[in-house]
Order: sequence, then structure tokens, then C-alpha cells
Amino acid sequence: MARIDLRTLAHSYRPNPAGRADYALKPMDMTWRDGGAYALLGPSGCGKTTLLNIISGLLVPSQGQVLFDDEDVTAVIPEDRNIAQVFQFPVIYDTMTVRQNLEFPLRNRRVPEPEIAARVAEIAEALHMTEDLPRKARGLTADAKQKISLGRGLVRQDTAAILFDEPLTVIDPHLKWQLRSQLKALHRRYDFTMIYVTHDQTEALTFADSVVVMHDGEVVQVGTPEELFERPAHTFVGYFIGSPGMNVLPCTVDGRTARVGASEIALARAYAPRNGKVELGVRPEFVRVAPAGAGAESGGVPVRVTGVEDVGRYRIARLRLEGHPMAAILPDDARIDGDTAAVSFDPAHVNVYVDDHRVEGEA
Ligand SMILES: Nc1ncnc2c1ncn2[C@@H]1O[C@H](COP(=O)(O)OP(=O)(O)OP(=O)(O)O)[C@@H](O)[C@H]1O
Repeated sequence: MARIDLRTLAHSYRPNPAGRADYALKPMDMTWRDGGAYALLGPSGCGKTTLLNIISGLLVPSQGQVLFDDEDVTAVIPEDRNIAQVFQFPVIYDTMTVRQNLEFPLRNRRVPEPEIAARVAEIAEALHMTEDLPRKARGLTADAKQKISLGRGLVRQDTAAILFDEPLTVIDPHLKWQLRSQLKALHRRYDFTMIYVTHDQTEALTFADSVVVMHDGEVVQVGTPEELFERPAHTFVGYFIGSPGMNVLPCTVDGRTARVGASEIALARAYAPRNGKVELGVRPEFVRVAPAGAGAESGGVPVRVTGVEDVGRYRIARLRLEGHPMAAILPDDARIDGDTAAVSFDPAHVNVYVDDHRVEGEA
């Protein structure tokens, strides 16, 4: 497996790109650690597949370099890059047996026969496919066929990295979590460098040690699931991760106080007044809702209650603070009477953003 470095990489599908908006990938520098399990997460059209195809060599970037263990492979064709790629839909040989399908990538590399047999048995066992080995692929379900694709991606030991492009899209939801944990177990066992593309936050957060969040052609944060939750580096990460996403409220800051309209909110750190678009971000999990009137002395600010939704695992209060919509997750025993209430925020979990980027305050 290899470490992958992207140096001032950018890509435009246009022949003569004029400005940033013409780039599907804006200039980026990034390192993918050898043996890392990464999820590449972002909404449709943010550039995930473009980035993956540049790493695999299916696409040559308009600028910058791709390095595998310090070797520049930007101009190297996919076959010579030693990358395994698993796509959304099964890529297998229907007329071959499952065993032959799994053996194929190894035969191609002239791996000795005893090694092929051992490796295929190991991967089939890890994917719970041992009994299917003698069967023709043609007669299998879509799920089983995609498992063969995963197996073909995982079977080689000499790949620089394994790239997965939304590989569980066609898989039955019941099987999804099972396959995800099998992939994770295989990662622990073999230490593959894995990049797993998805637009599904649950899939990303359960699979990866490190999540790379993309938005509009840019990597806006690389972090552990906890970091993305606790300290979203960009307001987009706040919206995109979490359900409901982070509340983002326009404010001004001065010292340890943020002001949203006439309401004052305490901050854990001190901030100099800032120009530009200043906002505070607080997750619905860190908003406490109290009866109206639990006001100034307890740090609460008045809100209007526009609704309470029961989503099964918890209830969500929909509120308006100085006219701005926001949400709070309610503990089981919380009661809301009428259409007004007071909210307070846990200062340690209030983030401040300037022009969408998180800024650090002074201790
Ligand atoms: N071959 C192409 N020619 C021109 N534009 C393209 C091409 N492929 C992708 N794009 C554009 O580049 C941008 C990024 O697309 P990309 O497929 O990389 O996004 P994605 O995050 O993988 O989306 P999805 O999850 O829908 O696959 C989009 O605006 C898309 O329309």
C-alpha cells in the first residue's frame, strides 16, 4: 500500500477555464496516509468522482501532481498504477464462477497458484462467500455480484490503494451495515489504504477513521467523525453532518459575547470584533430549552416555538431566535408549553465562523 500526495491539484472539464467557478476541483494539497481508511463525503456534484478518477488515473488533472510514495504518477496510465477500484455496479465476468472471478486479478499479476488459492479462500471467507465459490456468477443476486466486485478489489496484496465509489448503492439495506463492518474488519486485518466515496454520512462515519468532506470542488475539512461533529471547520460541514444539522445564526462578536439581534450569547473564548459574514454555530444537541421566562439570570434568551417533531429516537423543537430558524433536540423529560420558550447554549460547543470558516478565539 502507498501514501498518496496531491500537490496543487486542480481540474476543469472546460478547455479554457477562466475563473474558479470553471473548476470541478479547486486547487488542493492533500495527503492520504499509507494504511488510512478514508471516506470521501459530499453531496452530488461536489467533485468526489473527479478526485477518485484522478487518483486512479482514469482522468488526467488539468494541473498539479499525484504522487504515490513520492513517485510522480500523474502521467501514468491506470493499469500501471496498481490501484484497485470498486464501482457502484458490479464489474464481474458473468460466465465465470465466483472463484474464477476472484482469482482473475491475481492470475493477471502472475501470482503463484498456491498463493492464489490461499488468498481467494481468505477473501471469500471474510465476505461470507465460501459456499458460492463454485457457482457461476450469472445466476447470483445483485448483492452477491457486488460482493464479488468487492472481493476482486480486495484480493490483491500489492495494490497501492483500493478506491470504492459508492460501492453499496445496489446492496440491500439489511446487508449494507454487515458489508460495511466486513470492510472495516478487512481494513484492520490488512492495513489497506482505502478511499471510500459516499454521499451518505452514516456510511462515511461508520467506515472511516478519517472523513474528507467536499463541497463545491473543495475539501473543506479532513477529520475524525468526532472532530466533524464537535468542531466543524466550515458551516457546510455543520449543515451536512448531523441530523438535524448545526444551527447557524448571523451575529456580531465582541470578547466573550455574541449578539444575535438583541439577544446575548456567552462564548467560551474571546473574539475580537470581525468584519465579513460572522455567524455562530451550535448543534441542536447543545441547545437547552426551558420554559419562557427562564430568562436573563439563567443565561436564557427568548425564542418562538414553531413546532415539535417526534422522530422516533428523540424530539426536535423547531424554534425562531430573533426571527432566525433553529432546532433543538429535546431530552425525554423536556416540556414545552405554548409558543414561547427560552434557550441557552453550552458555551464550550458554540463555534464562531467568519465567511463560513471556523475561527479560534483567545483563551
Ligand atoms: N465528463 C464530464 N464533463 C463535464 N463535466 C463533468 C464531467 N464529469 C463531471 N462533471 C462535472 O463536474 C462536477 C463534479 O462532478 P463529480 O461527478 O466529480 O461529482 P460527484 O461528487 O462525484 O457527484 P455524484 O455523487 O453525483 O457522482 C459536476 O459539476 C459535474 O457536472
